[in-house]
Amino acid sequence: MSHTAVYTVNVEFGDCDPAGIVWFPNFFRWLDAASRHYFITCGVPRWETTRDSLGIIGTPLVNTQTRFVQSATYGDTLAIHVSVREWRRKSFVQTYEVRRGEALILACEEVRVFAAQREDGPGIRALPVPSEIRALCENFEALA
Ligand SMILES: CC(C)(COP(=O)(O)OP(=O)(O)OC[C@H]1O[C@@H](n2cnc3c(N)ncnc32)[C@H](O)[C@@H]1OP(=O)(O)O)[C@@H](O)C(=O)NCCC(=O)NCCSC(=O)c1ccc(O)cc1
Repeated sequence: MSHTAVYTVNVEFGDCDPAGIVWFPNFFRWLDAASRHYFITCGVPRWETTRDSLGIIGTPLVNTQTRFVQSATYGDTLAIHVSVREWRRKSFVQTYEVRRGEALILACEEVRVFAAQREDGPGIRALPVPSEIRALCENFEALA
C-alpha cells in the first residue's frame, strides 16, 4: 500500500484574491511544500545533505496537471494528501488531493525528477532515481 503523507494549511486572508478565494499560485506553493513534507516523513534528509551525499539538490517538476474542483477561502483548514504513485527511471509521479473535511478542493498529478547542478554551466540535470531515497519511501510504504 502506498504511503500517504498529510500536510496541513491554514488559509489566511492574504492568500486570497479580491473575490476572497485562494489565488492559484498559492496552491502550487503549498503543493511543493507538501511534496517536500512527503520526503521528510519518509526520513529523507534535507537537500543540503543529499547534495553532499548523492549530488541531489531538489526535486524540480517537469510536468503538472491540476483540477480545481471547489474554491477555498480564508479560515479554511486544508489537508493535502500526498503520495508517490509511480517510480520511473529518472522521474517519479507524485499525486495530491487537497481536501477541506470530506470536500475535494483540488487534485494534482506531477512528474518530478531528482536534480543535480550541472558541472558545465548554469542549470540542472536529472539523475536516476537514487535507490537510497526510493528504498526509504518504499520501506515506509511497506509499513503503511
Ligand atoms: C529537469 C531537466 C534538467 C531534465 O533534463 P535532462 O537532465 O536532460 O533529463 P531527461 O530529459 O532525460 O528527463 C529526465 C526525466 O524526466 C522525464 N521528463 C522530462 N520532461 C517530462 C515531461 N514534460 N513530462 C513527463 N516526464 C518528463 C523524462 O522522461 C525522464 O524520466 P524517465 O523517463 O523516468 O527517465 C530539464 O527537463 C529541465 O531543466 N526542465 C525544467 C525544470 C524546471 O525549471 N522546473 C520548474 C522550476 S524548479 C522547481 O520548481 C523546484 C521545485 C522543487 C525543488 O526541490 C527544486 C526545484
